[in-house]
Amino acid sequence: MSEDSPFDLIPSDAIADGRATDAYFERTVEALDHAGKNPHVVAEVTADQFPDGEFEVLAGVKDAAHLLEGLPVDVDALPEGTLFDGGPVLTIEGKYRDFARYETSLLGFLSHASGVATNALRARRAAPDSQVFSFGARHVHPSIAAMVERSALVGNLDGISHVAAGEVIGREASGTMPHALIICFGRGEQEAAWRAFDEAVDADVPRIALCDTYSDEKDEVLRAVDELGDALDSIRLDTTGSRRGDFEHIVREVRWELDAHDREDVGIFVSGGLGPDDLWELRDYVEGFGVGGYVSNADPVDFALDLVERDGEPCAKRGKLSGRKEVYRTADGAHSIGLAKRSAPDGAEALLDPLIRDGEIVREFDLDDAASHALADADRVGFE
Ligand SMILES: O=P(O)(O)OC[C@H]1C[C@H](OP(=O)(O)OP(=O)(O)O)[C@H](O)[C@@H]1O
Ligand SMILES: [Zn+2]
Repeated sequence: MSEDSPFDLIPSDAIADGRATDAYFERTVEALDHAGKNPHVVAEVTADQFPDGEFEVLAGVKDAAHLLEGLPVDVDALPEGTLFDGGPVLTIEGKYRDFARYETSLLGFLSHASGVATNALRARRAAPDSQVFSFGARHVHPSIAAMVERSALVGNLDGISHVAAGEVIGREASGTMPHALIICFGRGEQEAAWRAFDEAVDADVPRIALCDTYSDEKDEVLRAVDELGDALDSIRLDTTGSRRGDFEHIVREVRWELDAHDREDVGIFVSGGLGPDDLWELRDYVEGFGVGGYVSNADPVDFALDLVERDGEPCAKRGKLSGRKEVYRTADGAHSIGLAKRSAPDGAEALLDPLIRDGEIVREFDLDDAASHALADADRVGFE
């Protein structure tokens, strides 16, 4: 527990000053210092050595830039939102001891955010015309909620649920209503709960009634229609796994009943254990999805930081590729890598751009730009 927080959290200043590091980097700096060594190196952050057609989305670049800001290094990186499938996503050049201890946080910032953004884009691409919201903050440590929500937006989700994360990243959090609200009124009192929500909550918050707490979804939906009338915007089905059965049939039946009761205007939101396959299956019948764990619990991308040049000489360890590299998008939209000192393939676009020059950040970070970049790349490579 740090001196000013009741929670076991790494304070920001520990990240900024390099204490948020693995101990062996401190030993390394001590040993190099003792030996009077501080070679000028090129280090690359890479997940796959060779492009493999398995694309992931790069996120976390803004935090990575602020981590390395002020160090006597030059850094290049792919733009945030770029889809990559091999080669470096970020390259650092400078004296090794000047940035050695930052490796742990640098990889942590990029790995976790990129994993979340990648699954968010998979969910996006599974229901391109639907509303898809990030509902998964409850699954993760609260200290990373802003990273999760920002990365979900880089992956093109439409909204987030975490209020404090929204304040950090400058986005309004939204949501519907939890089962707890209904349960506080009790069995048979769903109408009173929906009415209290409608009477109490700000008029510009959509009236989305949760209709699966105590009885059959169709029954509760028709009761919400009767209770809220024109005030009802949508209903949410979050049917618990033990009752879910043929969820597509339930959703289609509810859609049918709403239309049969002349309420084509009432949308259906669904949530609960949803992944891309579910979004594919349900997207023609629902207005939107709340996706939680599939996005928030995404596996981090397995990035590593490797020294590839020492004092101008190629030097990678076994299994890694020596020499400073460039990542290219070739004319056919594929990706290729080459030694930076060689000329680019004909018609290819070099993707690594300056991020830091002599310790100063030389790039703006715009969340919407990153999201549109990811979507354009996804179209280009046929990402699913
Ligand atoms: O992580 P996922 O499985 O995709 O679920 C995300 C949804 C489902 C969950 O339902 P409940 O656990 O019933 O929570 P609540 O009653 O608060 O809606 C809650 O609504 C989350 O927002
Ligand atoms: Zn619930």
